[in-house]
Amino acid sequence: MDYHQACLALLAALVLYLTLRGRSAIRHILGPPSSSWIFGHMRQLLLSPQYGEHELNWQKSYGPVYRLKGCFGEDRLMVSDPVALQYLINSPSFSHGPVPENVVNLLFGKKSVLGLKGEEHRRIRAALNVGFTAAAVRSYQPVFEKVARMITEQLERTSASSTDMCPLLGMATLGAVSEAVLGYSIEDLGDEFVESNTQVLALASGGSAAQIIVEAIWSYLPRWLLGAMIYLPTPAFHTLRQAKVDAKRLGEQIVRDKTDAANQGLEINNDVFSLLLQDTTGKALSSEEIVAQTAIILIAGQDTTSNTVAFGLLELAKHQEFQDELRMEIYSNVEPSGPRAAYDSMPLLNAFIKEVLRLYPTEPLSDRIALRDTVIPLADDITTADGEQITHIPVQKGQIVTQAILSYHRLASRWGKDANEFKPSRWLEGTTYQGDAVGPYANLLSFLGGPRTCLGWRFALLEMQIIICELVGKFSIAIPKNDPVQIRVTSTLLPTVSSGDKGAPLCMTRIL
Ligand code: HEM
Repeated sequence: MDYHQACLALLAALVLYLTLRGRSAIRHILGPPSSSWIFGHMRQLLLSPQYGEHELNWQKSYGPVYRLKGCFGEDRLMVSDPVALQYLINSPSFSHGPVPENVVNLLFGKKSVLGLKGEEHRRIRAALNVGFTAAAVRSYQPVFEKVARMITEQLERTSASSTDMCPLLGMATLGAVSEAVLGYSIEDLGDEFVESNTQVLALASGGSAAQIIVEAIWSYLPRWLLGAMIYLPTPAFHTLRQAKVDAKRLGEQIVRDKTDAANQGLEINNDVFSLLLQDTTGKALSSEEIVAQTAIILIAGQDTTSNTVAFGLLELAKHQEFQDELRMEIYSNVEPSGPRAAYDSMPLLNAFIKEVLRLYPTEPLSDRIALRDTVIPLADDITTADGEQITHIPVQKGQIVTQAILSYHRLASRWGKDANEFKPSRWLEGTTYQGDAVGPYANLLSFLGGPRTCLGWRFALLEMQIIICELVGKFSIAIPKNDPVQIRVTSTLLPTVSSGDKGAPLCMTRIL
């Protein structure tokens, strides 16, 4: 049997299996009709040029829990109901969906904190936390100030009328994680490493109908076969293999350098890896376990933060009056080369950051799979296709449930009737929901929540506060006339220009 016959036989077996599989337990949950058995609603959900246009309409028509069609007739549950989300993020009955889990393993290896599960995950996470407490994060302030100044210096070197802020912000956030977490400056990483890192992030920005189908087929393949895919001779897998090797080599080099320095009695730094190597609390990680976190922390801390800041700058460019008010607040709190500002007590700055995190959650959709039969509780009753009122949804083992984070962030019941608008003042007027906490920050799920809460959320907040103060304090920000920015979803939410490529072109005019 040649390669093509083998692929056809695999596809035929998959179609037969999918056609004969049992009826789903959520078939009576209402949802939009689908006209494609192959794609279901996935193309509308993931490839729409303006992200959210379908999702938010479905939420309006069917409420915060509805059924969507995945590829090959699969039933998926879309959930933005706060009680259901709270259950999903905390319940051991759910884990990362098969595709994200496989991508994590391919990219970061099975020993990264994101790839680990259960007790191993808890142990590694607890140890890593030493570098992400409020006190530890405060000590990284000089690093964040340095990378923020780096952006200003780069902007000063350009004479173009508009600048794509994405690469500048991306380098700054890479510099921040590199220095605060690894204790290496971006120059120490070397051009080759930075280039390979950029290529990996570019892969994550892809998105096509073919990718949707490939990922759907992936989810039915056995794990051993998925694990072997990294050895496929394609350019994308070559980039991934190389990035994994580079990150491991870098991690080993750093651990070796720090161990040698400690043995020679040299001064110990306060970066995360140094803290981990000095840990004497009994939770200490082995050198191998520390090295295994290099790739995940570098990647997790980079585009997440830089894209959020890019979305924020775009909103400021569209809201000049708010931009001016924020600048005034910055001038009365942050003096250039003066004493450190109390960033947390700047009301407009923090309302602005919350509003940007709400409207632009980096991970707008987060799939989970039910590990066993279970029942998902709801905040409000829903009516099924049979006319029954239900307060809980029973799901079967293997059910894919999508945590619809962006939709949750637009619920009128939580954020107000104008939830689709950019309106930082909602955080100052007390009109946002004040009850049970869903995520770690402001009831938002941008950093997710529960045992998988973003480890770097405090890190990201201080870093964003500092970068925004630097840029808004020194530059007036405006939208260029001819390149409107759109939002596209891939594995993360991206600002894109009309060609569909990632980009946030802005006119940045020096004012101070
Ligand atoms: C605005 C910036 C950021 C956002 C919106 C964000 C968002 C998230 C989200 C949604 C997750 C959960 C992923 C999942 O399980 O599906 C996550 C996990 C994680 N994030 Fe962040 N992140 C940000 C910045 C950072 C930074 C700066 C770092 C480190 C320096 C970081 C490190 C991590 C790590 C290590 C995990 C895995 C945690 C675990 O599985 O236990 N993140 N982040």
